[in-house]
Amino acid sequence: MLRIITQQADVISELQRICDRTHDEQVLHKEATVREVLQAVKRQGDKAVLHYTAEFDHQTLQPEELRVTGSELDAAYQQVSKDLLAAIQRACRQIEAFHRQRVPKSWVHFGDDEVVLGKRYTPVDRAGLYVPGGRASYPSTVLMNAIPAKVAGVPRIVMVTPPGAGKAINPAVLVAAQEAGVEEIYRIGGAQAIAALAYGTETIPKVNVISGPGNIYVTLAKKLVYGTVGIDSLAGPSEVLIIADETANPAHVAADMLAQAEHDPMAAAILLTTDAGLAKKVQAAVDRQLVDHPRRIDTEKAIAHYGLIVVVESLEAAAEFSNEFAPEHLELEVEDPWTLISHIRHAGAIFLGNSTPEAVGDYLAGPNHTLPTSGAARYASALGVETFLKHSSIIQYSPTALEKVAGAIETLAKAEGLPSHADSVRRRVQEEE
Ligand SMILES: NC(=O)C1=CN([C@@H]2O[C@H](COP(=O)(O)OP(=O)(O)OC[C@H]3O[C@@H](n4cnc5c(N)ncnc54)[C@H](O)[C@@H]3O)[C@@H](O)[C@H]2O)C=CC1
Ligand SMILES: N[C@@H](Cc1c[nH]c[nH+]1)C(=O)O
Ligand SMILES: [Zn+2]
Repeated sequence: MLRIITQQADVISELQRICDRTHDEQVLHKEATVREVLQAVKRQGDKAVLHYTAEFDHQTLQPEELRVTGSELDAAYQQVSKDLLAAIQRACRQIEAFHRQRVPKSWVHFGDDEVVLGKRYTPVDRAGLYVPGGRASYPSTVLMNAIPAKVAGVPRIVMVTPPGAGKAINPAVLVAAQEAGVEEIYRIGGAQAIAALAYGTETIPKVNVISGPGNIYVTLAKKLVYGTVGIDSLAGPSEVLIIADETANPAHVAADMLAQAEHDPMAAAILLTTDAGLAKKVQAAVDRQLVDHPRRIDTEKAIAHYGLIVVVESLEAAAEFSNEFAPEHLELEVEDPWTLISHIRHAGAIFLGNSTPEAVGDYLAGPNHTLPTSGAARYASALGVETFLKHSSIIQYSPTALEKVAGAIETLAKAEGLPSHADSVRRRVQEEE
């Protein structure tokens, strides 16, 4: 049963325990497995990828089966309904429209002082998109990853996703990929897929950036390969924190908590409310809604371990607790969410008001659903076009401009004990004289 706590002294330690669930001692043995997988794929390439796919995904593949073929891609369109295709296309349009806004632009400033400064944005050469597929299938995540990479202008985009029963990939995932313009797809998942993208194998190309959410194995693997490649953020397992007052509907709040818990036994769902009556009603509604839940066992596990209701003294206190937790998703189910938002400092995505369930953002509002979890929202943000871009600084000095700063540079270089730095400037200034 979903726990309710009212003792304010316990709140911080409980929130911390849930927030730290992906880096506590229980996760250490998973990290050992992930390290082993990364090392094996680095050394043995495809052979290790196939070995772990058999072990963890229970699918025996030949190397030539790793890549999804053109005929499978074509056939996928025959296997999805018209309604599903239309929904994918609608989501595609809305996500693309959102991500095309405020794409960082290169700029150059020609100063009156004969100094030119600027920033030049360029995409990475190759991006690797991870689309989860263990407990659920995620066509929406295909769009959330592929569209920003396309908008950024990445020339080669590679997608990986775990094989399902009979080695098949959900046709909706394959259709979503094609609608977003991605056709190089490999049927691998978990830490072995992240390793293949980070180090490259005989079949799978090494990429520069890996994006996309995943379970604890995927997230630990992304953390460990960071540096060899870039990553978007540590995105998973999922979480929601809801701040609600007496105007919230208990059945809606309960449904939103379960909508997050059903992703993973390690997902987190937290309610902070000023209304003790609402707390009790939400607790009962969660129980009721779990009765016929098709994913009951895993969802119950998440609720039992990482579900929590806290009765708080004020909405401001709730906002402070939320800032401590830095949730991936924050729902403000209160009468005046625009006042409350001014107290919020850390959250991956914020959903305002009682008619904005998180599912709107999961599928098609436009903003990205790949978001930082486990406190990473304190320093990281949603996946975006920027994930696939980097910028080079642009600097040009005229001889006159260089002369004006030569003395200061020489002084700084001497202070750092780096004479060649000083010399490289002095020679130019002297040559000009
Ligand atoms: N933060 C975010 O933006 C989002 C997060 N998510 C999260 O993505 C995750 C998806 O998880 P899954 O459905 O599990 O799919 P997944 O694709 O992330 O993980 C499945 C893979 O895990 C590996 N695996 C499973 N058991 C293993 C074991 N015992 N040892 C080693 N490897 C093992 C397998 O290779 C399998 O391919 C959920 O945690 C969900 O909450 C989903 C969407 C967005
Ligand atoms: N709620 C997921 C995204 C999602 C995809 N499909 C359904 N939900 C997250 O953590 O962002
Ligand atoms: Zn979701």
